Amino acid sequence: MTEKPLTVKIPIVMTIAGSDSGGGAGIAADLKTFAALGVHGTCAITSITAQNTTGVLEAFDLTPAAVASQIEAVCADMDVKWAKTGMLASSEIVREVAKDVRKHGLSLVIDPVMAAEAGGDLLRKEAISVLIEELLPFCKVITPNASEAGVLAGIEVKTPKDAKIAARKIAGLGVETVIVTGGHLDATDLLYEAVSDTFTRIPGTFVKGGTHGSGCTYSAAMTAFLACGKSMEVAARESKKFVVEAILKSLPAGRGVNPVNPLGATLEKKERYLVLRNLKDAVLLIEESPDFSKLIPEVGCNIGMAIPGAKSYEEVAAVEGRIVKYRIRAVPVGCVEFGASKHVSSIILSALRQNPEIRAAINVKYSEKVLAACREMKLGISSFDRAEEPENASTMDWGTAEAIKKYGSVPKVIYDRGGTGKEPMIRLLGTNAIEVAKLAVELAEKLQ
Ligand SMILES: Nc1ncnc2c1ncn2[C@@H]1O[C@H](COP(=O)(O)OP(=O)(O)OP(=O)(O)O)[C@@H](O)[C@H]1O
Ligand SMILES: Cc1ncc(COP(=O)(O)O)c(N)n1
Repeated sequence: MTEKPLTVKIPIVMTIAGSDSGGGAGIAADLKTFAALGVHGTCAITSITAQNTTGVLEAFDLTPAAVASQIEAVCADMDVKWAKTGMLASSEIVREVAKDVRKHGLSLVIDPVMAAEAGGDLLRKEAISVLIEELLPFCKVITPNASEAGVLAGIEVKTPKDAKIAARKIAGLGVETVIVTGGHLDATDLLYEAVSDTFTRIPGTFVKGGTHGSGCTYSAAMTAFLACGKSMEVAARESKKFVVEAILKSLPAGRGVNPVNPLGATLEKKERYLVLRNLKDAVLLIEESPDFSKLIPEVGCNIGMAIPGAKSYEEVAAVEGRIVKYRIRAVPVGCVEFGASKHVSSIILSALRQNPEIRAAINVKYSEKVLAACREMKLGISSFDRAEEPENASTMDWGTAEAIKKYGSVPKVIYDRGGTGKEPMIRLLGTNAIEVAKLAVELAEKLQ
């Protein structure tokens, strides 16, 4: 019997929504979210909006036939099981989408987008009743925000208690699951499941960051998690977690409401991996050097590297327990890990604030001979004097900034001659750990 080759299937999902030329909401947010969550995203565009972070300037709706053609092209070829809707623009498009969803047997998440956060209608008023009558009964879950829930339920939604009443009313329109999102209430989402008549609070607190596209990102995440087989409650909890990270990772993009960044957390994980790999190779260079142990100070040595834009010591990796001298060799005590050294991370964070490209540092033994070797290698050198340190300052933070100020930019070498009970020290700085490790090994060889 011939064995079938093993293939890993990726869930295929679809967004039926508008395009936002500013790249923050609509299909841009949806496709980024799908990519971040490891599903294959396809799309059918309903309307092309001329939009930025300050609002919608114009919208050019596609014909229902153009929307239908996109859905047909994808579904005729690919096994799409879950889809979401965002901006549907007009009654005609709502009607067409309802027909296509039934034709292709799609399990549907509806984000009943009505207006842009920064201003601008995205669904004509007369289309609301068509949405309620013709599309709602065919969806698995709907994710209105407070004001959308209010419109659908015909009541004002200003409190979590109103959200409960609205959720039951919306379920009464023929929807199995209603999630009233709390971005404009108390940052807590309310999940209502009609079959069991149960409410589940998905708690949250307000975080700071851009929220343009948060509703699109949330409903796209729901679609992806459900397509991956998660239960409604797990999908709601995971989607909330995902959207909060996307808000926290948002970056300034325009003058209005900044867009969420659904790929921010994924990119940070990638950067963390690259830093650990670079640092591991750097430590290997040090371990393999026959001369490096001569540069290890009494307190031990450490080498660290930060992810781009690091702000805290948890974003800087270093060697757990430092690198020590054992007989004639340099030996790392533990593994490379984030948050392993407050000392070396203070140096790096202080340098990085002056020049974001400088992300690595190593501390080595001070001696006139080592300093002379640095001069011979024509490295830029600066220093600080511990006696001048202001009270309550963190030495490494202050000392590094002081040496940089004196030099006019970040030098390759920063030293201090120590103080009472404080060993003098030399630090080498650079763009990455391998670069500073190579510099340190070369310096050690020069001492021969
Ligand atoms: N500042 C915030 N802090 C924490 N969570 C938030 C914040 N803003 C929105 N959320 C979360 O984002 C998701 C989308 O909620 P929201 O109620 O803002 O939808 P929306 O109004 O449709 O979004 P949009 O801003 O795209 O119109 C929900 O999970 C909500 O709890
Ligand atoms: C094309 C499109 N779809 C959806 C939204 C809603 O997102 P937000 O309320 O965050 O502006 C939008 N602004 N544009």
